[in-house]
Amino acid sequence: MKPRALVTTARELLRQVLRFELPADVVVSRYFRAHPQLGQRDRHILAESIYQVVRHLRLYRHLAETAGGALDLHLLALGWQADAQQLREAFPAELLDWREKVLASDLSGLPVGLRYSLPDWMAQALQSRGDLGGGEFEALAASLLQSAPLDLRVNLLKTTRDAARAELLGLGIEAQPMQYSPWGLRVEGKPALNRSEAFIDGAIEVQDEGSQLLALLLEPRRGEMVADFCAGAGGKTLALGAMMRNTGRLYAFDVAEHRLSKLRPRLARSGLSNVYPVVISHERDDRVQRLAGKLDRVLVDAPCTGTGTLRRNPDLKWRLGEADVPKLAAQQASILKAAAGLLKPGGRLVYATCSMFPAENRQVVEQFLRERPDFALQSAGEILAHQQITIAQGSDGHMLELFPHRHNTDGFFAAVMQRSAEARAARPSAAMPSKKSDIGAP
Ligand SMILES: C[S@@+](CC[C@H](N)C(=O)[O-])C[C@H]1O[C@@H](n2cnc3c(N)ncnc32)[C@H](O)[C@@H]1O
Repeated sequence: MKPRALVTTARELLRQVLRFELPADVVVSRYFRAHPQLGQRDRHILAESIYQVVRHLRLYRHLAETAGGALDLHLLALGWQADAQQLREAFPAELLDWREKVLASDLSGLPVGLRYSLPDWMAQALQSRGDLGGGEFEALAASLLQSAPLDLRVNLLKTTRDAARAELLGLGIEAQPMQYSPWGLRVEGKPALNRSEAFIDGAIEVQDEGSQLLALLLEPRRGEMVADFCAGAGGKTLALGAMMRNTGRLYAFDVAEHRLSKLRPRLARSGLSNVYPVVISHERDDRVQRLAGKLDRVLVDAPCTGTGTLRRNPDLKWRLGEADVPKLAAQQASILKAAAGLLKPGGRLVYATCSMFPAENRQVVEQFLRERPDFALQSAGEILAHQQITIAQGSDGHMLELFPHRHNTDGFFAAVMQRSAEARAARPSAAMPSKKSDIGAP
């Protein structure tokens, strides 16, 4: 498509994305499906440019509004992701002069929320954490404006990391072993992998390195009874099933049928037959309660603000409001309480989110531990160290915290808790679930 025509297409797509009625990736992929004539290169320029505008939206709006004229055209001129020649052909010369001037201007005097395109409430919530001082908040805010790397998990049931790496290299795709995850490969650039044999055969799956580490924290063993309580499309379920060497039973619960249905083709590719996807109506569903006290390990990858994934989903920051945080925290507490009821005495519970807000993380865990004295916090750092994984600046006490600017992973939080082996004898406290079956008491 001619560069000017591509800009016209981009304006139409940007208008749809900026309504923020649906996630940006959903809007973009629907648009591409509805416009099959768009070539691979045009799709790439469109998607990258739209995402760049969404990432920097607050700053770009501020700059564009001071320029006057068509706002969307100015936003796109600022965010356009193409080579110099394409850029020259795409926009009028005076717009490009303006672009060059404002992008080179000194923005350091602008308030941080504006400079790093964060809503003020979000910037304040991160700044008020207290452990991101000494310029670290700005390093984090800047890292959230980058695009995330393409991370893969190698399915050790099908191949080895070295063999998968060599296979990718044969396709001209460079991938490096990850710093932390023993199964991880980080790919150079963003090649389309879903038509590669390695992907079709289930030898590789796309999964952020931080997400892989959460499976390692649960450490499920062969033959165990395990649940991935909020399995979604099953990124972590697949890693857990492979750790169990396709033995035992792994329940994949979720309330969203459409998410769980995305797990099925991934399961078919992975070769796993130990996974049982179960759609539940809510966390206290009978299908959950039937398993009370029977499981060895439970992962709760709770629904959250997703602020740790802003590099991948920059539209989230414009779709979330401050009031979402306490609402999610209440939901997280309820899910954690119900999921804990599944564990046998001595069983392991991992509570995780991809949020960077303590209200969804540490505070949920601390409240839970106050209500359930039969659970004790374990050191996430030690559990990983036993698996030869050391993460500098990765812990908040016993809890794990990963940040894009420190670890080049998505932002993740995880707490590992163990139910006391003597839990059967423990008297339920007033805050514990009242039904015996909820806590697996005999
Ligand atoms: C952070 S996502 C999970 C991502 C997934 N574990 C992965 O690795 O791809 C949280 C999930 O929790 C699910 N969820 C929300 N409320 C729930 C509930 N009450 N019980 C179980 N799952 C729930 C959502 O549908 C969503 O799929």
